[in-house]
Formats: sequence, C-alpha cells, structure tokens
Amino acid sequence: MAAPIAPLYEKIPQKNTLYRALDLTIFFLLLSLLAYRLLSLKNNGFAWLVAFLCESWFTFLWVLNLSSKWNPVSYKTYPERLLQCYRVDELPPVDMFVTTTDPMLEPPIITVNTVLSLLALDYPANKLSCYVSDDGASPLTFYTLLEASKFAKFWVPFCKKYGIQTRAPFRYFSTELVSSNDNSMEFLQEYRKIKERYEELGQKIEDATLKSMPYELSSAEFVAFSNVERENHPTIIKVILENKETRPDGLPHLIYVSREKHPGHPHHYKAGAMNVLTRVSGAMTNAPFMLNVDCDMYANNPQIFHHAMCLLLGSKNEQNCGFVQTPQCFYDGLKDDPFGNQLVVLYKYVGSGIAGLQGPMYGGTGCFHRRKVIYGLWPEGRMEIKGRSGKLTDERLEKTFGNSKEFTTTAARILSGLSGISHCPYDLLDRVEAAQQVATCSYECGTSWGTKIGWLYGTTTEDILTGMRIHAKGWRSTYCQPDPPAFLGCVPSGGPVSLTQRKRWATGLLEVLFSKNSPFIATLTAKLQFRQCLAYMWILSWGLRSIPELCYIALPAYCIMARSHFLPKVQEPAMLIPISLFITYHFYNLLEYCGAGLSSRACWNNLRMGRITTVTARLFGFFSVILKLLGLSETIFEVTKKDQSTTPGEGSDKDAGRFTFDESLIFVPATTIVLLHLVALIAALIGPSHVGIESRIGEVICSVWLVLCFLPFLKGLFGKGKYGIPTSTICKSAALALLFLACINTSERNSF
Ligand SMILES: O=c1ccn([C@@H]2O[C@H](COP(=O)(O)OP(=O)(O)O[C@H]3O[C@H](CO)[C@@H](O)[C@H](O)[C@H]3O)[C@@H](O)[C@H]2O)c(=O)[nH]1
Ligand SMILES: [Mn+2]
Repeated sequence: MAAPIAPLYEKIPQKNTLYRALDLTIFFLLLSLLAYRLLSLKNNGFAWLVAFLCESWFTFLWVLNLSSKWNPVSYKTYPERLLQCYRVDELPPVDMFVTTTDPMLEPPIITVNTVLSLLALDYPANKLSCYVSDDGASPLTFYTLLEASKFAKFWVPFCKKYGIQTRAPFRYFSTELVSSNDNSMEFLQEYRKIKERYEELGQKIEDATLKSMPYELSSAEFVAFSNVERENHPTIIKVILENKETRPDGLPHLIYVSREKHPGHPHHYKAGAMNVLTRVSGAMTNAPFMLNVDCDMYANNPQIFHHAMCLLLGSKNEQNCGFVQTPQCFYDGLKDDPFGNQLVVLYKYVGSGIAGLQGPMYGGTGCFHRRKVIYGLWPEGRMEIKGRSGKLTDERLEKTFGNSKEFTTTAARILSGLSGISHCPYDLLDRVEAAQQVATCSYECGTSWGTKIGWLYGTTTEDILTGMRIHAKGWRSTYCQPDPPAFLGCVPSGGPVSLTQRKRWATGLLEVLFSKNSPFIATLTAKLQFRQCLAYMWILSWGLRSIPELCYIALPAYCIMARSHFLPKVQEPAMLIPISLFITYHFYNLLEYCGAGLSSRACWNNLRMGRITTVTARLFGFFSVILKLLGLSETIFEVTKKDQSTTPGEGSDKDAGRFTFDESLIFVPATTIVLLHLVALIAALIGPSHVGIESRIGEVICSVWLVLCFLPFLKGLFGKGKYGIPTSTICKSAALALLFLACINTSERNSF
C-alpha cells in the first residue's frame, strides 16, 4: 500500500442556521403554550388537561427531533483516490447478501435484477461473492437464479465493456437507447443481442411463474426441492456460479442458500436469515466486509463499492466507521409522494443530522458491515464474552459461535484481524458441507447468535436494534450518499401494503424500546452517546405517539360537542401562541420539502399521511406490542409486497395515487375520526352546538383542517371497490363514534 495522498473522504458539516432558528422558535412556542396551559389549568376543564398532556409529549418529541437534526453533516467520498492508495488486487473482498422470502410477494424477476446488478458492479469479480437467502425454499427462485446466471455471463462483460451506468437490466432496458456518437456498430449489435437475451430471460421467468414447471424436480439440480414444504425442510445450498480461476474480470461467486426450517424452531424472520448468511459466507469465503440488500434494492451506482471502501478503509481510526449506511431511495415513485412513503425528507434532514452524531442508524438494506463488528467485537478489540480473560479459547469460540470447527476457525481469523479461509485457494464445493451444518435450525441453540452476536432477535426491526447495539459498543457509523444513489428499491403501494409495513416498523421499534435493549440503558451502562440515544428514542417512540395524537385529534370534535375549549378563546391574546405555532410548523415543513427539491404538494401529502399513519399503523403497532407484553400474542414479520413498476411515463394510471382500503381493522380508527368530525361540524353549523360557536371558532377550524387531512377517508366513505371503505368497517367506526358521543353526553349531564 502506498502512502495515502489525500483523504479518501471528507465529513462536511452542513449549514442550517435557518432551520435551527425555526427549530428553536417552535420549541419556545411550545414551551409558552405549556406555560400558559399550566397557569390557566384551574379555570379550564378536562379538555384543557388532555391538551396539556398531549402537548407535553409533543414538546418532548420536538426536543428529540431538534437534537437529532441540529448538527447535520454530509460525506464526500473520493473513489478515484482509492485506486491511488490501493492496487486493484489489494482491495478487500466483500460478501454480498440478498434476502428473499416469497416469490408471490417478491416476484423473482425483481430478485434476479438485484442479483444481476450486484454481479455487474465495478469491483474485481474475484473479490465478490453473492449469497441469496431464500426463506421460501422455492424451486422457482432457484430456477430463476440459474437462468439469470446464464444471462449474467453476457450481461456483466457487456456492462463493464461499455461502462453501462444502470446495471439492473430491467431498468436499463426500460429507457430508450439515447443515440450518441459512442453508439458504434459493434455496441448496437451487442445491445440488441443482449436485449433479446434479457427478454428471453424475462419470458422464461414469467412462464415458470405462471404455469408448468420448466424444470424436473427429479433432475439432479432440483431434487433437493422435491417434497419441500416452506416451513419444514432441510438446508439447501447450491453453488450457482464459481469463479474458479479467481479472475478479476470473471463473474463473482453466486450461492443459493435456503436455511433449514422446522415447525418447532423459531426462525426469526429476516434476522435469522441474515445470521445464516453470515455463517454460511463465513464458512465459504469469509470476506472481512459484508453488504446486505433486500431483494428489491438493486445497485444503482456501479462504483458503490469504491465509495464504501473510501469510508471503510479511509478512516484513520476504524472505530469511526463500524458500518457504512446508504440512504434508502426508491425508483419510479409516484409524483408528489401521495402516500408519504418515499422518505426523502426523512433521510435528508434526520438522516444527515444523525450522521453528525454517532452516525446513521443501520437501516436493514444498503449497508456495509465489518464482519468482526457483527461478530461482537468492541472497537478496542475486546469480545463480549463472559469470563475474565479476554482470550479466545476454542471452548469459548464454540460457546459463542456454535460447534462447527470449520466456522469457528474462520471466525477466529476474523477476530484476529485476518480474513478468508486458511488454505487458499480452495474449491468452493468443498466448503458446502460445512456451510450446510451452520445453516441448520438447531445450530444456534446455546450459542450467542441473535443475542450477543450477529443480527439480534426479539424485534421485527432487527436493523435498528442490531445497529444500536453496535453503537452501544462505541463504534461510529458513516453515511454514504454518492451520486447517483447507491441502491434503489420499490416503494410500497398505498393503502394496506404501506400501512402494514409502517405497523411492523412501529411494532418492532416499540419492542426494542420496551426491552432490556432500551437506548437509555445503553447510554448509562455502555458507550451509546447521549444525543445518539435521543435520536434512537425519537425513532423508537414512533408507535407511542399514536395515543397522544389520537386524543389530540379527537379534542376539537369533543370540544365542539361538549361546548368546551382546548384552545384559548379567539379574542384572547394567548390565541396567538397556537396560531404562530401552526404557521411556523407548517412553514418549516414546507421549507424542508422545498430544500429537498420537492413540491408543496409533496409536503402536504406527507403531513397528511403522517396524521393518517399515526392513528392507523402506529396505533396498531402499539396495540400489538401491548398484546405481546401481556403474553397474548407474538409479533410477526409480514413481508411487504413488491411490484415491479411500469417504465417511466408508461401507463401512469390516474388512480395510482388513490388510497385503497381492505377489510382490515386498521382502518377503523381513522374512519371513526372522520365520522366524528363530520358530526361535530354539522352540529356546529346547524345543530345544538351552534350556540356560542363564535368562541369556539378555533376548534371549528381545527376540525375542518382534520377533515382535510383525512380526506382520503372521507372519499373512501363514498368510494367503490378497493377505493371504498368496506361497509363493515364503516359500521364499526360508526358504533365507536356513537359511543364517543354518548360519553360526551353523559359527562355533560353529570357536570350540570
Ligand atoms: O422471514 C423473512 C422475512 C423477510 N425477509 C426479507 O427481509 C427483507 C425486508 O423485508 P420487506 O418486507 O421488504 O420489509 P421492509 O419494511 O420493506 O424493510 C425495511 O424494514 C425492515 C425492518 O422492518 C428491514 O429489515 C429492511 O431491510 C428495510 O428495508 C426482504 O428482502 C425479505 O425477503 C426474510 O428474508 N425472511
Ligand atoms: Mn422492502
């Protein structure tokens, strides 16, 4: 290695004076509101107290938010300098992991594209191995990977020869070829041929998905899949591609892994799959770095490994870079983000804010890990093993990592700073047996997998928990934001799919918060920095917010009908506090969206969806955690359905942005809210609540505002098919709304 010429990356603080000023303004307005409420608590009723409690919670959250965003940084990486410091053959190996579960929810063509994009990256192919975990044990998935590997033999050289920028073929071929002078005859010929081959691949996959198995389950390649049940089958590991001559210009290894499953053994969803991949790859190739992506997140920047290596190899102190996280970005998102699930603003402001603290959180996909960090090493080289001496005896290795001699040998190499397999070169097929052993479902029994090392269990958001425990050891993490974005994934469609995903997030995050892994404990007893702890609190409490927000949303309707107040009267000067709060808050949001290059419409859509998600998905996430804590039910990981979207411009359905519904109970609370506010507004206009309404004009305006926020539900009351709220849901909501009204009535009568 030559002496470094210039730093491989720079950490650049971002200016945010205006945002800070607004942050503080909002904070002081919130404090004034709280102070005012406290001073006038005696003269006001129940609604006032509820408002005070809710606002106290919102103020607390605002502090978390403010602290998380206060010191944003961005990272600039210099991949061209990397090759001045390292010879190509000195670049470290990387094991790449792709997880997939269900060929119905995750169409194989999507997974195949992700795999192809990874195989084709600009990095010496002999340094890369791609492991695909298939939790569905599906011969279809295996078949499509086999076919894809044949296509890869043409695709990868083509991409490298012509420097193709988009390495996921479905995206590359979805845009017309721009004619330019570089389009030589030779290129055009190859382009046409390869396009044809891709279409053939697509056709084969489609045929295989739709009907007749194009493979014989009795044939040697597929026999492992005969008599396989999804949740009950032995391990299947298949080496699909092997770079036998270790040629840098060849193809990376490609290995199919379907871990053993048995009904009696919990498989821990994605976290379990990741741990199996970690061990299988440890036994087979044992690269010091690991990249993991979800099956829909294709590699979009061909240089991503160079960018990541700038951060992993370029930090003076390894401790500064325990892992490298790239922000989650999506392709073909609908215009103006109608479902508020494209997360652009979240990653831009909160993401870079947290990057300025101890480092970004691990987001589950698009992340480069150091293997040794995943193996539980502390920055100073200590292992988290009970006992006095830190020495790694064989016995201790076995207790921690399990009883595969082959695997513990490779783990010991990693922990002592080496990597790879001791006897190199070797035949990949020789390692399959060892890999099979570590992928069995009983392998983890009695070991530290899932509790101290690897991906951690006990939550459906294994990513946040695993990352937090890494931070708690004192590692920092870095944010990698190359242009073009590193990885692009499918954004879930609106309505049920999106809400189910959000519910799972809220559930998983609360599971962490209520466990012994709460960030406060990590700050008190370990090395999680205080402000990083606040940032974790901010995200972990997403589900908790639903309760105060639900109450707060019900308040205007309650006040109108109970002839009560939760806002100062219009003529009181104190009314200026909530008014300025409302205006500043929305101005602040608008500014953020414009700053991120988004429209005001996108801002409104996200604000509105924020309200909707809180009282649907987050509320249900909260309920499921309560049920779990009471021991009544277990939480499950419901996989998000992925659709390969249309090519840009094609068939952009005008209904694509419309909210859809199903029979799920998740829609009941929001429907109830709409009904309540409608009743309240009607009562205020023409009904009994009309008397003295002038003094409650603030509450009426709030009510109108809320109806606007929940407009998709108002429309859903009258919509047809999937665009309409099912009658059963409306009935349940109406019953709840009536109950609420009855409560108001009784409490009114009692107070007379
Ligand atoms: O039993 C399972 C369940 C899921 N997965 C895989 O996990 C990934 C993520 O699942 P998805 O349904 O796409 O969840 P998302 O909500 O979109 O995922 C986000 O949130 C998850 C935590 O809730 C993280 O693990 C993900 O990386 C992050 O992208 C997919 O590749 C799945 O195939 C498995 O391998 N086994
Ligand atoms: Mn996903």
